[in-house]
Amino acid sequence: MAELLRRRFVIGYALAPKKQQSFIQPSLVGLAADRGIDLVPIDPCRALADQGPFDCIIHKLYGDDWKAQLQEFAARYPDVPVVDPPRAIERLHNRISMLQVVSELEIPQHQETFGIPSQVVIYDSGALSNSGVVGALHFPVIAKPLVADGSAKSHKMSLVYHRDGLLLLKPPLVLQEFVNHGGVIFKVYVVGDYVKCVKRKSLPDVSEEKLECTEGSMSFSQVSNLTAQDRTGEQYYESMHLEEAEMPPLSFVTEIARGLRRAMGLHLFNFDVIRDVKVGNRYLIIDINYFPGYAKMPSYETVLTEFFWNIINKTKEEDGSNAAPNKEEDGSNAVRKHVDNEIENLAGDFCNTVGEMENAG
Ligand SMILES: Nc1ncnc2c1ncn2[C@@H]1O[C@H](COP(=O)(O)OP(=O)(O)OP(=O)(O)O)[C@@H](O)[C@H]1O
Ligand SMILES: O=P(O)(O)O[C@H]1[C@H](O)[C@@H](O)[C@H](OP(=O)(O)O)[C@@H](OP(=O)(O)O)[C@H]1O
Ligand SMILES: [Mg+2]
Ligand SMILES: [Mg+2]
Repeated sequence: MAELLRRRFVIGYALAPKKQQSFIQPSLVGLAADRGIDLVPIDPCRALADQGPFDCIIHKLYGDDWKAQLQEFAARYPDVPVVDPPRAIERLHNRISMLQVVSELEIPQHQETFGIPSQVVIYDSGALSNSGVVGALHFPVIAKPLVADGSAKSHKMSLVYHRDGLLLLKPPLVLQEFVNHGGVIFKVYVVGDYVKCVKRKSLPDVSEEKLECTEGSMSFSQVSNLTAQDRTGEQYYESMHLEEAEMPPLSFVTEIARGLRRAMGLHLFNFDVIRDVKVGNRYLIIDINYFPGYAKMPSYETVLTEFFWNIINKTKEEDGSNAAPNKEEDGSNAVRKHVDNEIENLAGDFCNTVGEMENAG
């Protein structure tokens, strides 16, 4: 035990500069260091397998080069856990496969129910004027880029009031029915087994009167990330009392979070939930994000440090031993094998799903 307490561990992180700036705060680095965990940046321009040694890797980078780097690293260091596996993260880069997993969850629904809004995927402009494709949608709808790859473009959305407002849109995109939800969104942060739900401001409801007298569409981007300053002059937000909005039951969001975590094989994500004003106990999941802005979560330093500690020391829990892990056969081996098995199962389902979607489109 004494040896375990003395040993230092290294978590390598590979993050885009903006994410690095927001996530790697001195408060996190300091707290992790106090627990014997050093957070060390990975240089994405150098071969990953030549860097380290690492006890665990966390990452949020996109592209085939990075995937190849991780593959090479995993081949050379099969015992070092990579949080999370790129194949599992990829499902969140497409707004259809992202939400498909919600529909597959088998969670008993009692007082509160959940689902996703009605939506269709549009691959070409012709489909925008095709009644067979968009005819069943209720307006307004939100047009979202199909790809969610972290680019500014992938967050550019339009609230479209009527069918003719669709014609200028640029596919590929998802048209998702807009659901009135009282202007409040719930963001549920997941860090391994830890779940935290917070409230944020969202788009205001659209009344029948407004719908009748409004033409075209309205563009917006990352509404829930806007600061108070960005919003000055918007009466809606000034008159809205976010603090008064009732939270969804914690047991309910926790169950969904656990279900999603298991089904996706991911440890680090958040999801956005809205409550349908028409059916007060109906919740809709509209977005799932990999490695979100954890620094916005209360006490993120403690939560993340605990998570790192658990990942590194998983062996003790899994084999019941108290032995200090060593480089050759440490806890990460078991974690990695467990995660890999989960992901193998998922990967098959995911490939089938994407194949079906592409055929359908
Ligand atoms: N179906 C919907 N009904 C009502 N409002 C919605 C719906 N979908 C999205 N919104 C609103 O639009 C915002 C952006 O949508 P979404 O979360 O899908 O985009 P995003 O760019 O992926 O967001 P994030 O910054 O969380 O990644 C939501 O926070 C919410 O305010
Ligand atoms: O950079 P991309 O891949 O687009 O991901 C974003 C997510 O889509 C957002 O959900 C994150 O903000 P929230 O943590 O407020 O959801 C946002 O967090 P950030 O404020 O740290 O940038 C990003 O993680
Ligand atoms: Mg969102
Ligand atoms: Mg998102």
